[in-house]
Amino acid sequence: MENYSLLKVIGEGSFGRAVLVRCKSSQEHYVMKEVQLPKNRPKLENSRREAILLSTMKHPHIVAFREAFEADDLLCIVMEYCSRGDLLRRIQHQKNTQFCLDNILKWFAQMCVGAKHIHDKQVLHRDLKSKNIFLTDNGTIKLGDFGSACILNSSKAYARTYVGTPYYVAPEIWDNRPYNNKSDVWSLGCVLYELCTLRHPFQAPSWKSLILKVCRGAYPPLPSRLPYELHHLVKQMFKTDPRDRPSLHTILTSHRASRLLRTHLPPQAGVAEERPGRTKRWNREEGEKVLRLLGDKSLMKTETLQGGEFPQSSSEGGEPRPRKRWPAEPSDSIVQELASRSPLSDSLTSNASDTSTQRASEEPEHRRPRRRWEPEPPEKLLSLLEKARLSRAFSTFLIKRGDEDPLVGPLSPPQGDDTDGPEPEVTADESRLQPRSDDDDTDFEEDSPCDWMHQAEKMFSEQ
Ligand SMILES: Nc1ncnc2c1ncn2[C@@H]1O[C@H](COP(=O)(O)OP(=O)(O)OP(=O)(O)O)[C@@H](O)[C@H]1O
Repeated sequence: MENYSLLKVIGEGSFGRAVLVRCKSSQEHYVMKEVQLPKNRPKLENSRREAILLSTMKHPHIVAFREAFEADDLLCIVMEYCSRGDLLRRIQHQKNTQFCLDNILKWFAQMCVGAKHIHDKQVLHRDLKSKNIFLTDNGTIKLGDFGSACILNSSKAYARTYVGTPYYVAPEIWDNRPYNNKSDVWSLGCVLYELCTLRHPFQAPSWKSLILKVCRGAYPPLPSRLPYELHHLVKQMFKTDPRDRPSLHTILTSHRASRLLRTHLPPQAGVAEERPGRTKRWNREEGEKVLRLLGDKSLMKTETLQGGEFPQSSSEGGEPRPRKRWPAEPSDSIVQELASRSPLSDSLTSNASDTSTQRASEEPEHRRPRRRWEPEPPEKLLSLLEKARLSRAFSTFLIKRGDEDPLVGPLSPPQGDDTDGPEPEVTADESRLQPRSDDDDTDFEEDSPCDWMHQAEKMFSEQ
């Protein structure tokens, strides 16, 4: 703490305050987030682990972590200061002037690359919204506040994060299904929509109709001046079944909008066009890991072959050369070894081995009983919401419920300005009635989903 001078408090989030500080030695500005440390030991340990996880997320489009330390009962996380503030403020600043297409594409492409980096590490952001996306001095996008819900590790805060900013919550969450990588995609779809229209995609006068709109994937169409690819992308990102939503990898490499997005990324962003037919490639590191594993286990038998069998191999000096051959039967050890571990997950998650709340299980996919999503309909939640006095339960800086009742979010239209348009204008997700596509692209989901339905019930009963 003594290494920094406190300049000013820049905001107060649900987890604590954010302070602009100056490093005494370098004179650089940083943001220091102060989070109240939980009293109980396991939660405390978890908070520390999450801080370590944050430190591993180094990427040009993720707010850089500088250091974390504990002072009194606070966990202080020092991070890069994004001087142009958050994207929500930037959107609000536009008033009614739409962003130009280049800006929309550039910013959205950058946030996808940042979020993909997190997903590549098998970590979910879980709270993507324009308020958590920042702009630097030179107009670069940075994803921030990642993991904050887990740092606090308070189930009440979890519920508040999801419920308190419901504009970005994917339908599966309202439907009591696990959070997965496509839930982050949904939230990014909301941010993209906001960039395109300066409005929330799902806006309603009551909680019930808001949730229904989300669960139906019903949103007012984008302005017709925007290219077809963007319309298509938004439609796909708002597919109500997460399995039908494209992953960030797909969005950046093989979606109809990919080309458009890639032209707005610098070549060093490392997003290459996908070659058709080769969607699930191992990268070099993964391949080497498998080879090492196979080598370590001496899975191949070495035997000497007769010279005539492989004439080309014996040409250097005439001596038969030992060649490695697979045994006729697959070796027991390879079968056991491959069955007992997932070579891929090791390399992907080694940096954050303790982050059980955010990471997919290391069990190999084929052995892990895939959790079946409960077919529980959102009715349970809806009746809960109907009974609850929601205005107080959900009072956060984002959700203000005025005296006259309508839900007012930061990008809600002024009262009387029903920019949502009449019902027929609303695009609903018709494809939910069609046969589903396969869910190869839904790579992972949270291990221990927060039972936030239970949390919501508890919150209401505490009112
Ligand atoms: N790295 C940063 N650079 C610049 N401003 C930041 C940075 N991180 C946070 N802020 C600003 O600090 C304020 C508080 O942020 P914080 O993340 O603590 O809470 P929040 O996002 O407002 O709320 P919540 O965390 O409950 O969603 C916000 O106005 C945010 O824009």
